[in-house]
Amino acid sequence: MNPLPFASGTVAFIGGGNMARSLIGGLVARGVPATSIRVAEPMAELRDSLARDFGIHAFTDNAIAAANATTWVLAVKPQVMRQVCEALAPAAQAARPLVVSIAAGITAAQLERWLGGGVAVVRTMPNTPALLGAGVTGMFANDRVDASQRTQAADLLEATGKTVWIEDEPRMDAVTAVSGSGPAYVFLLAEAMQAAGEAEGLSGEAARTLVQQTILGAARMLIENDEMPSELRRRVTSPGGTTQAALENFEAGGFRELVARAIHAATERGRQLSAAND
Ligand SMILES: NC(=O)C1=CN([C@@H]2O[C@H](COP(=O)(O)OP(=O)(O)OC[C@H]3O[C@@H](n4cnc5c(N)ncnc54)[C@H](OP(=O)(O)O)[C@@H]3O)[C@@H](O)[C@H]2O)C=CC1
Ligand SMILES: O=C(O)[C@@H]1CCC=N1
Repeated sequence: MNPLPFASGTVAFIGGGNMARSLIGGLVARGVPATSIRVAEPMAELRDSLARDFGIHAFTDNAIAAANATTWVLAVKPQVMRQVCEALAPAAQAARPLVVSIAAGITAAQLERWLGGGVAVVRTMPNTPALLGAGVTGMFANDRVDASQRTQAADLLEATGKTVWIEDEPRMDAVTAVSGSGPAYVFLLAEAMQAAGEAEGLSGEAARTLVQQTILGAARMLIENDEMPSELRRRVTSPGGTTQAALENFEAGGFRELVARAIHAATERGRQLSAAND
């Protein structure tokens, strides 16, 4: 990873909800000075907790938070993005910041248009493990983004985990479906495994610890071994044993097709968000 990003700049988060909190927490934990991070957030409770937890400046007014910031991180919901951008357009035209969006679905061309045109936009898709420095972010740059701004954007997101550049923007909806939403799929699996363990007689506490450590251990094996997931799975599966009994049920229940269908639905939803909020 690169050293501290934006040593001489300021990052303004517009919207201080769940994903902004994860990114801000990741940046502060990585050593980015709190004085170089600002946030604009309408809800007082969220503003106060962001200021208290991370020592950053929190504002009610988007334009005030954005003033003189080198980078704007647009972290509002897709449904309000147009209104937020149009209100910031005069400031964007005057200051020409690097604009980083984390919104699902909303395209770089939409953002550029709503901000008045001619703006450098990096459309990204991070995920909430950013809070722990364990995030992954897909990134797409419009043709206004120069090489140093590409580095600037990558530095920002690399402070919270890995980054993957996507050159073909429509594929950003697939990134959203796989890794943006992905932590929720793992949490659903954790919920289901814990409930099933309890149904088999384990205490809640025991089931929780067993599930947590199993997912952590499996994730580490996926990352730290060179083997494909299928090979790692094979090594757990003794012929005629317990894993085989479980996996036969997953396959019979159409597990792979279900995952493919779910990820396709999320990808399509990303496309709809673009059209629905234009
Ligand atoms: N959550 C996730 O895991 C991920 C989310 N994203 C993207 O991040 C963005 C935010 O999502 P998420 O954090 O989940 O949503 P949240 O609702 O938690 O955060 C959005 C925040 O923006 C605030 N807000 C609303 N209107 C304005 C405005 N006009 N100006 C400034 N702030 C405003 C909201 O306040 P209020 O609640 O009062 O409306 C809210 O606190 C979305 O575009 C989403 O697609 C991307 C990757 C992962
Ligand atoms: O659910 C959503 O729309 C956002 C984008 C990816 C994760 N959360």
